[in-house]
Amino acid sequence: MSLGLPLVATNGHVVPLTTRIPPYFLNTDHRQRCLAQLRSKHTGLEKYIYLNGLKERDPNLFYEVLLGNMLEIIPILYTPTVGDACSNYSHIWRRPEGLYVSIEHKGHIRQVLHTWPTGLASRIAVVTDGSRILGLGDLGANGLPISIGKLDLYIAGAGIKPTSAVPICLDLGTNTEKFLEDPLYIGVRRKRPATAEMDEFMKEFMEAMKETFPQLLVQFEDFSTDNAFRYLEMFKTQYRCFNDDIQGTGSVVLSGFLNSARLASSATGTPLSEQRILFFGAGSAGIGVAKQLTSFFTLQGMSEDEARKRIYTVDSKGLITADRKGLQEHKIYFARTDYDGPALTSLIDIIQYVKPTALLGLSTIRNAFTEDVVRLMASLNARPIIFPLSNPVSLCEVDYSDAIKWTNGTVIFASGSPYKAVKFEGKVYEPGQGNNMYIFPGIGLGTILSEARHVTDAMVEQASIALAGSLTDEEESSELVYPRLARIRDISANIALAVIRAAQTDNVDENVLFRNLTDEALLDYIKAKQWQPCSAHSYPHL
Ligand SMILES: O=C([O-])CC(=O)C(=O)O
Ligand SMILES: [Mg+2]
Repeated sequence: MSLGLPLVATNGHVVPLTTRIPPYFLNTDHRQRCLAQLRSKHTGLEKYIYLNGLKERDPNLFYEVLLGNMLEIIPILYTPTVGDACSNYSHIWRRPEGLYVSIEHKGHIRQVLHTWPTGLASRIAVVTDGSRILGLGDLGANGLPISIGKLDLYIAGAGIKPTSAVPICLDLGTNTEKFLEDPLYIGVRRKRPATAEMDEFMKEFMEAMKETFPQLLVQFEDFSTDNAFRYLEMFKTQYRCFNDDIQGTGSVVLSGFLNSARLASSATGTPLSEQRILFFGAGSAGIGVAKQLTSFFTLQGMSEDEARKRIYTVDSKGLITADRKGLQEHKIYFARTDYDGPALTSLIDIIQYVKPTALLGLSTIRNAFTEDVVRLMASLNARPIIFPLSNPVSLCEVDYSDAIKWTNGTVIFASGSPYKAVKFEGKVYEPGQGNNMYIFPGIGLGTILSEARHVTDAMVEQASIALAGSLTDEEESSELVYPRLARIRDISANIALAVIRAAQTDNVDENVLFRNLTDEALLDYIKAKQWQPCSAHSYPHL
């Protein structure tokens, strides 16, 4: 917004010749005013509504405030508060904030996409069908804020232009009765379609996306597990797309695991090849992470079979074994063939059998890592690796302060949602946040700049390795497993560089000009391309 006002200067101050702007408004600090307004709100949801209103009024100011206060604001726009925004979206709805494509648009999807105002300038779409928002289940058309929140991170964290970002919610119905009965519910009032109808819709949607936005990358977000895997398989070599919950989460957790394993092994000497990793939760994120880990292990020289043997998976029925009847497709690969005793159902019994070096939670079961579980992990390992990754915080498997207390501070910890530092027996401990927010902005930036036709497995893997290697000396000596969030722009640029190089190796890059640049020159180019918010654009006289 440009006021475009005539100005006079008095005593070094700028005063607009208008009665609608208070005389000294332009001489005050708008960022401080926004922060004060934000902090005056009492609930997370009120803060969320305030921030999204600010974004609408003045995007430059909004992103400046966000970039200067990431630790305070990201947990509002993103996990965990975005979960409340989704749960209540039909009730807090204020204005159009994204693109809805409805099951009722089937046969006309291209026309719907054409209504998006920034058309060909679009570079990145985050697409959800609302069927598994965080760990909150099927929220139907209320899922849009998750796409908006992810794109805020693309813009703030990777420097993608706001006009390149397209938040999309596919409105395909919901199986959650409560919404169907709510007179304010904003989605179509029907149950979700059967697989064949949904597949037809998704094929038309992806084809229409490619035609309408030829330069665009699609990030699939929070689809129910079976669909997440199916559409990734169906589309990953046909379109420029990836799945954040499978690949993004896989990549970010591999990265944190590598740094954790290094820390643990400096105490115990356990090499990577002897790690035993127990996954509590075998949905899209759990299996996505397990696959990323095993693929990395094979890169390190292990055979596929040896790599797979490092992994144990647990679902609601207990340790997943190959002899179990009716196993879902995505669980078969990691089902154990070397256990034939009675079914192991309690987590304590499973830990006693597996003796894991690392326990990863992707179950959405609050407090599943009880005191007994955590203490048992600590009795088995000098430095137990415990990652309760379920989102939002209300579904996290164990709180950070408990994990610190029950392990006497020995735990190496990363959660999906943010926790504050904890003081225990005089020492301050900082948690890691193993959230895909560290990785998808860089994967997206690298894919967009290299104009990669597809997102290959190597691109995702190299992103993870680049993130793991991005800790500063200070972060390493503070035993962090992820870098500090305030550095996300630099980290995203480094990840983007690794992603571009992997795209070149895999020969999927269409922008071949980068092939001739040194790493240093390419990194400079990436950083120069990052969009910078500047609220002076809103008030050009300052
Ligand atoms: O959004 C987040 O915080 C991480 C994520 O993808 C999920 O939990 O589905
Ligand atoms: Mg997600």
